[in-house]
Amino acid sequence: MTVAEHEKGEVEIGIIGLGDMGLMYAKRIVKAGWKSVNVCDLPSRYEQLKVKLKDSGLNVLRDGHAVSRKSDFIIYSVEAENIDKVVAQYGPSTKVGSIVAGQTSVKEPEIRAFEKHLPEDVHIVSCHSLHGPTVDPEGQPLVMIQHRGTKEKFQLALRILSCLKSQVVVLSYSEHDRIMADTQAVTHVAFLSMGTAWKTQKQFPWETPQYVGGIENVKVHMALRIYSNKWHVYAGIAIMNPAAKIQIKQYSQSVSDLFKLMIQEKEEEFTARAGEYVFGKTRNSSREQILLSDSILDQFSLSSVPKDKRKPNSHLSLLAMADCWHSLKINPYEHMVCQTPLFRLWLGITEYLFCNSDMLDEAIHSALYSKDIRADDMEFYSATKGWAECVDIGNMVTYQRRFEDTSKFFESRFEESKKMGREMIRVIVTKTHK
Ligand SMILES: NC(=O)C1=CN([C@@H]2O[C@H](COP(=O)(O)OP(=O)(O)OC[C@H]3O[C@@H](n4cnc5c(N)ncnc54)[C@H](OP(=O)(O)O)[C@@H]3O)[C@@H](O)[C@H]2O)C=CC1
Ligand SMILES: O=C(O)C(=O)Cc1ccc(O)cc1
Repeated sequence: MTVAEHEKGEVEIGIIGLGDMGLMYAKRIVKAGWKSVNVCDLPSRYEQLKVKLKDSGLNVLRDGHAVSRKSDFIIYSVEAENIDKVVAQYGPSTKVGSIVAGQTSVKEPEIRAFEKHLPEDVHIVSCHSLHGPTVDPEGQPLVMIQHRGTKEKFQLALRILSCLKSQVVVLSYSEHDRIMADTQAVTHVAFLSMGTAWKTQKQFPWETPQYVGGIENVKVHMALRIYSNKWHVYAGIAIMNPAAKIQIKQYSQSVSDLFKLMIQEKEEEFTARAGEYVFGKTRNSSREQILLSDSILDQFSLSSVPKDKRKPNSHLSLLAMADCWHSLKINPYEHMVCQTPLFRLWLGITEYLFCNSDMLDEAIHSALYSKDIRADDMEFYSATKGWAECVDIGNMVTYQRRFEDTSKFFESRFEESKKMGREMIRVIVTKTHK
């Protein structure tokens, strides 16, 4: 027996929270040959899970106490909102000398909960896979945080999670949260706002000539992808990460500033604000470009409107993104090591607009002079204000209400859009530069 095989037989792995991410991890760890993988969800789900997972190779236990007492590497994969409560409950049962990790998308509350509730004699090494449960983890970023613990324990955690074949990025928890605020949080607010604006207008974008083809397909599928997922993931990212509030506030301010210039038709000022910082001076530098292609993106359409019937779009959401990056002096390319699929697509379509001068001129012209698009932009402006305010106040229930309200409107197309969105992500990950 090799040393690696011996280790896989000896070390017990635990997962608390068997939702989408917890189950994806558990299955991959078992598949990689680790012999004891102890899992649980809420005690109320114990009987049902035992039946559902009887042939999975997973060791289903009643609760987090049972998992914590037996396991040498424990991952909490619960809602960010619940992390403090769950660690308070099961943390004191953690086995002496074991390693504790979390999968929540925001690390400050998670680390705070670990420091507060875990015994002194356990190690804290956390993780975060920067993709959803249906994306192949191979090659995707996996953030690893060696917070409190020896090098040996950190190496063990890395060996266990190497079964994901992800690209490991080692960060501190505060670096993680700052980068995630710059990448994920603001991206989600832009897509959420598009959804809210479409819903408010009772308009399916695929029936509208402004949202046909190319980069419009990214807007539609990624907005629907978010709305078809669980609200708590996005609420946690936006509300529980203090750095995210600053980003989101600025994004909403940029939308507001640009919208005011648009309705006043202040062409010179409006044009001057559009994108020099991110895509101008650095355009010829050696930074990696995403290089989306219109022909790739055209394949993914829900629309029956022919492309030659499309009308120009102002792309206020993208112009404002560049303006926001400029205002906060953020170079989004510096965060590419921590890209999520959505952030990659978001930066990709913003780059696409700013690096195609004809398209940019057309967008600026329609932003200033097309009355057709003005109603949409007005709703988009209101939607970003609403989302930014909701995040600033920090009320999870209001977030949930806003989210589910819009989600219902799009429900009938989730199935179809999800398939295309998944394929779109697969294609952009393999066909564009990495
Ligand atoms: N979905 C995604 O794309 C990603 C999510 N994440 C993060 O991973 C974490 C999990 O997300 P995800 O799997 O999507 O969400 P899910 O809602 O699918 O999973 C969370 C699970 O934790 C369970 N749970 C809650 N309290 C307890 C408890 N006391 N004991 C045991 N189980 C409990 C929940 O049970 P119940 O539902 O019955 O309440 C649920 O099954 C979140 O923090 C999220 O931010 C990270 C990367 C990507
Ligand atoms: O790509 C995105 O931004 C997603 O929406 C998927 C996602 C959600 C939560 C995470 O913590 C990481 C990735």
